[in-house]
Amino acid sequence: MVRYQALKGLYEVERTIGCGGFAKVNHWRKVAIKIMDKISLGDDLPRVKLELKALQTLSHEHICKLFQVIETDGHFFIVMEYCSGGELFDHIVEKNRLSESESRMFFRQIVSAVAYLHSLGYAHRDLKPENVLLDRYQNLKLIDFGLCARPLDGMDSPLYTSCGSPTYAAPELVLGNQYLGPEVDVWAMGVLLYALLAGSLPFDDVSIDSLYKKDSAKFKAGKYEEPSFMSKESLRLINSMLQVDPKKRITVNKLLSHPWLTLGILDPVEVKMENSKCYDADCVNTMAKHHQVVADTMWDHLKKWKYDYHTATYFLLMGKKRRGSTLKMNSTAVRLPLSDKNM
Ligand SMILES: Cn1cc(Br)cc1C(=O)Nc1[nH]nc2c1CN(C(=O)N[C@H](CN1CCCC1)c1ccccc1)C21CC1
Repeated sequence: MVRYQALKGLYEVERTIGCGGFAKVNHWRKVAIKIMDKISLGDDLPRVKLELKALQTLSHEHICKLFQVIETDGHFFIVMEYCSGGELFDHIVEKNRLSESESRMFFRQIVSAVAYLHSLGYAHRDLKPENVLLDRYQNLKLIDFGLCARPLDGMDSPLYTSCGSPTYAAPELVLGNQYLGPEVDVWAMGVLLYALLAGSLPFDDVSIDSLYKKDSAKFKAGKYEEPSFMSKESLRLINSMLQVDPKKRITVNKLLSHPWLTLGILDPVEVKMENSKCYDADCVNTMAKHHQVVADTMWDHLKKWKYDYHTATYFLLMGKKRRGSTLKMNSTAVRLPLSDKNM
């Protein structure tokens, strides 16, 4: 059932989850399509532009990849990497809580992604288990960069005004003080690590209006339960992240080689970017052959990084090659002309 003309012939929508759609790309891979209705976005429209700008810059194995953007009068269709493992949140709920080693494996991936973000001057500013998805290989992928900002650009924070429950939000943010994105991310990562290990939240249902009740005193003092089953080392790490004073909070760079994260044989967390915008002869040649053009013509189109269908195909082929599968575009694959007008 193709409900949208803009997707006709490119993607067929297989089923929808939440307000997004999931589709199967014609030639072989499943993608996720965020379908955003411009009318209902209202004044949140700038967030979409912000997210698209950020996603086109970011390239990391634990950040959900942008493949294609289709904009029509009424909608944005944002074609992204499909994570078939669902939300980390559901994974924790299902297992009640995770072991130290499983938590460590996941948390190292989050630290790697956030350290990469911060190294580019970005901050996510809405880190929570719902925004961390699992792919089919149990790798984590960060999503929802609609609130991320480059504090260096002097972006003020839409987070405090437009976000949902600030359960993961740092005190300086909830109290409306001056704040820096990276420090807010570290606090949220502390809440995330606590959720992984404890299976519960350190500060439950902190909401702006409940701020003046007794339990909020605990939040303002950064006081939370320390379950007996949690190791001293993990509690020390969480404590260094849930520091009320942002100046006293550990930085992501310190986290990379923190003893709890490198416990046992593990090396410090790697922050390497994944350079998907590089020239890959195998992928270019596969596409050139399919479109019956010479490789140079194919690459001339691709290197404009228009985030059109050809960009999506290239990134999907790069992913396929990275996983060691053979590159082929079967005959049913769409033969879109290379002219500039197509998406
Ligand atoms: C929950 N789930 C279960 C399975 Br199986 C797959 C999924 C799933 O969501 N997979 C998935 N892969 N890639 C994506 C998704 C969801 N997803 C999303 O971006 N999902 C968010 C909604 N999430 C709900 C809680 C926080 C954000 C979204 C935001 C606006 C419009 C549509 C969707 C992307 C595109 C990046």
